[in-house]
Amino acid sequence: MSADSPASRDVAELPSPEEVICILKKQSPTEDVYEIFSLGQGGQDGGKPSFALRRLSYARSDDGENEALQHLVDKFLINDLPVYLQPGQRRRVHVIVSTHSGTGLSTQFYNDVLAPLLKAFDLTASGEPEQGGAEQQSSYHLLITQDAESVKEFSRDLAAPDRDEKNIEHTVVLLSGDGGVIDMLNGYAPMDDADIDTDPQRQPLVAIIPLGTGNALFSSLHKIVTTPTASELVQGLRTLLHGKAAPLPSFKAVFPEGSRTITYSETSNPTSTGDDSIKAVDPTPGLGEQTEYVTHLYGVVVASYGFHSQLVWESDTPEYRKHGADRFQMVANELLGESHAYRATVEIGRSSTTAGGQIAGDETLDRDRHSYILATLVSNLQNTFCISPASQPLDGQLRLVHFGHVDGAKTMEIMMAAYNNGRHVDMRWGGTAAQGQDGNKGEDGVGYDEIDEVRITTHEEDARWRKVCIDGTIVEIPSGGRMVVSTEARRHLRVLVDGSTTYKFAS
Ligand SMILES: Nc1ncnc2c1ncn2[C@@H]1O[C@H](COP(=O)(O)OP(=O)(O)OP(=O)(O)O)[C@@H](O)[C@H]1O
Repeated sequence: MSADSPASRDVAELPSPEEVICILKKQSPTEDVYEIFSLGQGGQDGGKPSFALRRLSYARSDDGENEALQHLVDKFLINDLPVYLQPGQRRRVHVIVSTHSGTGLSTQFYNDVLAPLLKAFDLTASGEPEQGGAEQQSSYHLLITQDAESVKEFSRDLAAPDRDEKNIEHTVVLLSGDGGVIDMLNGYAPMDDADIDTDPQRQPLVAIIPLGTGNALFSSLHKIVTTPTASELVQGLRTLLHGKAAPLPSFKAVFPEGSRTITYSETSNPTSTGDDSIKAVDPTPGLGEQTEYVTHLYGVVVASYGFHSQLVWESDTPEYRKHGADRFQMVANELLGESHAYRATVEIGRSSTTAGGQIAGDETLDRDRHSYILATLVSNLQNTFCISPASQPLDGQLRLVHFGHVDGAKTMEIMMAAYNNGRHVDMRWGGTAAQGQDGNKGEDGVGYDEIDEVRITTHEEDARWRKVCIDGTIVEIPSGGRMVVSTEARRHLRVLVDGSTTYKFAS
């Protein structure tokens, strides 16, 4: 980080607006001095990623001609840290560095950017959650994840506070992808469900610094932010320092008896863990498959069965993991080549007539072989991959994107259209070109429905084709078993969204 001394500067030296995080006005007896914080990012052309927090001071010329500076000041001036980042007797601030998110850049980003940025506001890390002493009032609790349970355990603790901690508000800055938010939700929601009196103001406020792979929630929440353009990380820091809290919509997926999560992680003990419900099998040395019985999960992004869940699962298996970033393309090619027809019954539930005019009631999809079934609360699974173009940030409306069995080329065409601003939802096809193995020759297309609930019953015998995906977590459901995914009326967490954007559903 560079810290130049306050001095009048040529406007040409101002950082590009895309890189500006925030501007602080400094006390000076003679002139207005502005401190501009910006983010420099290197390695975007394939080199090693690097980040630099830049901190430069500028004086406004007396004749007020410095238009470029004034433009930045108008957009990015903040007076102080927002209230939700001020620790005190009634508020704790936590920063969670999720070390396995994305390509593992969270620690570097914390050290090079976030910690110095917060320090510029006199906010520093304490070793432990503060107890409210005067000396500790400007420190935050830093958690560096040690394993896949770290965030969930932290969140469970927040949901079950000691009596005298009950009225404390918590702000949680998450350096992670969607996984961090989902771990927070799945740690918090079960306890929250049991406590019907929870004051929404007491529900944790999550601020996302998008350091995952997909960052679907962050992308979708910031899709409507118009000015000025910025990288996701700059936008994350802008929202952190100039954001507003909004209730985060979620869904609940309930699984049939015998369903198990499937995860892979390094294990030194490939035999039974001793817990009846947890087994560990080790297909490759050092990387084991763990399965754990599961009854339900909460999600904020996606619940899927078919091509999407298969791709998420198979690209995470030890067999493909060893191929690094190439593994997604490899698995996609393999799956498109196989073009498996997923045998399932899909029922849709709507408790009221939707805004889009779809009639209330239940409906069973008129096909028993599928390529793609995906329910989502967000518009984008990645910055450029728009799976649900009608979804508005925070609208809480579950939407189902689905199509019957088609060949790999058609699946590819549909996926490519999603990269074109979500055009896939208008795709129709008919006759022999669309003919699937089920012999359906009528006009077909991508289904796109507003729903309250979807019930998916798999009829597959082979366990390979019985994997569903809930926000990246893979669950194997038994043959004939039914997964039920429904929107939740209750909100469990609050999320920070851009402070200068109007969110239609942010009340
Ligand atoms: N030290 C660790 N050891 C093992 N697992 C970890 C560790 N730290 C974090 N994790 C787990 O890694 C996962 C990271 O998921 P996250 O979503 O943040 O990243 P991602 O999958 O790359 O991004 P996205 O979900 O946005 O595509 C989380 O589920 C988290 O629990």
